[in-house]
Amino acid sequence: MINAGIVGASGYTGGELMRLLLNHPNVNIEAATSRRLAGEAVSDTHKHLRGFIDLKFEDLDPEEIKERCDVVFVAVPHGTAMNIVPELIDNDVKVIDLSADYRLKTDIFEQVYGMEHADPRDAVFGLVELHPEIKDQSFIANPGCYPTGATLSAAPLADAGLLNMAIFDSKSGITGAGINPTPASHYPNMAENVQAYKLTTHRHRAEIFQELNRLDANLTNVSFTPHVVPSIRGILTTAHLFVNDDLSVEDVRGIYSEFYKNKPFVRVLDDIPSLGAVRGSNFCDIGFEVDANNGRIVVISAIDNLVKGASGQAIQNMNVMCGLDETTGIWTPATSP
Ligand SMILES: NC(=O)C1=CN([C@@H]2O[C@H](COP(=O)(O)OP(=O)(O)OC[C@H]3O[C@@H](n4cnc5c(N)ncnc54)[C@H](OP(=O)(O)O)[C@@H]3O)[C@@H](O)[C@H]2O)C=CC1
Ligand SMILES: CC(=O)N[C@@H](CCC(=O)OP(=O)(O)O)C(=O)O
Repeated sequence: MINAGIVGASGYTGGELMRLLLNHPNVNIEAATSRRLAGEAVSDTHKHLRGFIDLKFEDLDPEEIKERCDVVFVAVPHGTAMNIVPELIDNDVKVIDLSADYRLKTDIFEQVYGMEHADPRDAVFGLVELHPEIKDQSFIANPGCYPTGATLSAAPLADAGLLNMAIFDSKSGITGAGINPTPASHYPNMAENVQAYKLTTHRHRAEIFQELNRLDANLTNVSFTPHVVPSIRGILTTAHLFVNDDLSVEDVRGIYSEFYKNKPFVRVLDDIPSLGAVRGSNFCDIGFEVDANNGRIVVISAIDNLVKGASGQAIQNMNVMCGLDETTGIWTPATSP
């Protein structure tokens, strides 16, 4: 059995990690940390886990976590993970950081996040579909939620060297903003409303750019605009992908199907993806149309931000790092459309 620990287990991704890990045949949830809720039952906060988990939150120091755990998921805000991760890194422990702290090269991180990095070190970007080298790693930077959907929507065309310009427009459910309420997440501001934000400056643009540019070094024109919609979970991305060549529907389908062959969590569809069809699951659904007159392919991707965008993807990474089939414990359908 793999003994797993979750740092920051009182938050949304921590709760989702536990929901999913409870179904994992090779994992025992050994520790769930919280500073605020130490001593309280996990299921008093994560009420969806009632009857399934008999664990109390603990306020553990890294040494105690390392002694008890084989794998540690770090699910705390960016800017704080970098003070926790270094003390967890150890030959006998695998660490998966869900925050943004290790996803970008350090100099880019410092520019984008406007802070000095307390622990400059390289990490492999944990998008399993693009990074086969994950299997030999003991430390992984789990991707951002928006970058997961956006990058997967465009990667096959970038890899084929066909992409000239990419414009991503994404709509996220409100759990993407974490468990602490803000004016933006206040119900009257959120319900029956759609809000665009950080139109040209969102920090996830750098992550999307990094990953697509790694596939095609000539690709420089990448834009991203996020929106928050009155949904609890999910990220729907509309990718406007401008290509150099005339591509038919069959060409595009061939490129995507070939690229995602043997990638069980990416489903290339004949129709248009929707959030309802991936909710609660680790799938990324992709559909497209060719706008031949404008040299544009419109690709839609749909993920659940808490699953493929965070906790499910973290478990997918753990599976690969531990030599398990990547689908172990997370091969479940969505809740319903
Ligand atoms: N929500 C999402 O859709 C996604 C989130 N992420 C990233 O994953 C990480 C976790 O996200 P999420 O679960 O939504 O966040 P939440 O805000 O819901 O929860 C984070 C938890 O971290 C703990 N925490 C906060 N500050 C510190 C600190 N300084 N030291 C130790 N623990 C701390 C808190 O627990 P307590 O106060 O009880 O100790 C809190 O409950 C973040 O970096 C987030 O950006 C990534 C992809 C998607
Ligand atoms: C809706 C919403 O507010 N989303 C968050 C991003 C979600 C997130 O978790 O960011 P990381 O993946 O980098 O950790 C935002 O725009 O800042």
